Amino acid sequence: MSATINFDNAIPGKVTIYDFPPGPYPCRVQIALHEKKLHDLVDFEFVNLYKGEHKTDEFLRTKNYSGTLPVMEFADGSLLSECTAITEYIDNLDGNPILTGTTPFEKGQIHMMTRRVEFEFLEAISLYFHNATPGLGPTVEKYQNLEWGLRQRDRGIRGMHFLNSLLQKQPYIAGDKFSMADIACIGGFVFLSVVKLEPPKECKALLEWFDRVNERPSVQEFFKMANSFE
Ligand SMILES: N[C@@H](CCC(=O)N[C@@H](CS(=O)(=O)O)C(=O)NCC(=O)O)C(=O)O
Repeated sequence: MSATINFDNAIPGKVTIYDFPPGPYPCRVQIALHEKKLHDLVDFEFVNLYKGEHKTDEFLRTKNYSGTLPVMEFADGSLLSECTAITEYIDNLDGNPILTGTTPFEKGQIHMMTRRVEFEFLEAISLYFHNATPGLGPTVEKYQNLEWGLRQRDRGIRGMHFLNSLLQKQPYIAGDKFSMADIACIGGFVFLSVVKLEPPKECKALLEWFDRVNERPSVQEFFKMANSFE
């Protein structure tokens, strides 16, 4: 299917996302695309993380020096990686809905909370996965540090308690509206299921938040795909 995104301020033409569809970070871009009704306009190219296809010299040289997914490639060969950057690009394509803020302060607040979710939760669980579990397997996980991984797991649990305390006072991660910060936090929950770690039962506000965001069609579309992914 030749997919194009023809928006005035976009780079027109075929857009391809190199992806591991059910993955915790890819879920952020998948959900953002569904929110913006752009998901069907993008082609996805599967990259098998467990075979190390994201770490080949070719991929590192031509797609993403950092060797991570997702990567967005445009018709002219331009590339975007880093979920925060890709979802910001997607959000700027049109004004409905705005997920990265409408005022300078709101934009700063959502960016801050997206980074905080990454540092204190999503990235912490990712480092636990790669260091203190078999991760992507011995051919990919060239270096592991068990103690560091376990520390990161504990950091992620502390992060969930922090987010829970926030959500006792506000309905969403960055305030009173659903935003990219919530989508990043959904990525953290996806990683929890990958590492088979339960969110703390006492984090009732966080668990209620997860139920709330799961009511969104964009989130249901992601989990429908992820749960049937072979
Ligand atoms: N900072 C990057 C991290 C992306 C990332 O870690 N992606 C995972 C994909 S997934 O595990 O979420 O599906 C990856 O490429 N992991 C491969 C690796 O770390 O070797 C971003 O925000 O995009």
